[in-house]
Amino acid sequence: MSYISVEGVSKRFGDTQALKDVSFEVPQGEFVVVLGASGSGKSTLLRCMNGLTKPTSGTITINDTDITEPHPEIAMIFQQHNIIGQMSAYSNALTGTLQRSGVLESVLQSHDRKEKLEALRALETVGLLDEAGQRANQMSGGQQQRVGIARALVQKPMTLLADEPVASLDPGSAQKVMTYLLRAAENRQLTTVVSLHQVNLARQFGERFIGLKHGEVVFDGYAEDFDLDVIDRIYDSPSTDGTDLGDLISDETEATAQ
Ligand SMILES: Nc1ncnc2c1ncn2[C@@H]1O[C@H](COP(=O)(O)OP(=O)(O)OP(=O)(O)O)[C@@H](O)[C@H]1O
Repeated sequence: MSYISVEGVSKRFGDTQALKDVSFEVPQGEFVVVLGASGSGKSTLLRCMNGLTKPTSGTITINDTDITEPHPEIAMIFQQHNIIGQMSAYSNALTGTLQRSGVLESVLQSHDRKEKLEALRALETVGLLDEAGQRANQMSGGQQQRVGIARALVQKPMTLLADEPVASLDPGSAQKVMTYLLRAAENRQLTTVVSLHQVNLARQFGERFIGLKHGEVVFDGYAEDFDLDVIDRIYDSPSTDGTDLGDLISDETEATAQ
């Protein structure tokens, strides 16, 4: 059985059909990029996979568990990294234990040695060991997102979901964050689903691609089939979603020049 199984998932918000009969399976350890224009349903899909949003119909199973609420073995990285600016990178990373050891212990900061080492190891994975003591609000956006990744790793998840983790970063920082994210996923053999709207980053870092358009899967395949026709299929409605294919390709040129 596949590690992640999404079966016939639909989600309606009032009159808006955010997801339409979405089905796919992900084997353990795969790094999947969900790609789509703004409003195509990426966030809704990831939130359903994390148990934050309940599908209108369909089921999601991760490692044989039906996902109906947030689960400690599934870590989520958000576009807005939601880290605490007044706290150090290290303290922020340690709050990842909250998912496993409970709110009280995390607030009282009564972390054991193992958890502290885990937080340092996670910061090392994202290249921030030297900045462990630095206050988060003194770090760049990219560094803060890497702290967010470290916090997710401290949760010791089996599955990592990242919802547009680099959407608010400049191309150089985005590349760096994606590099660390991929490295973390590979080192820890995490099954990872990342949503992105940047084609260049998807092509550079993705192993498998799921293209969403108006809530429907319009492509599911691997790098060898992820060509310009597919990109056009995913993004061919610039008038409705405001995304222009030309912009996407120029993004790519800009980012590759970094
Ligand atoms: N809580 C909500 N209430 C009402 N409509 C929603 C809600 N969440 C999402 N939607 C709608 O569902 C559709 C899909 O939204 P979603 O945020 O999943 O897309 P997205 O691909 O992640 O877009 P973006 O990249 O802009 O975040 C959109 O039309 C959006 O307006």
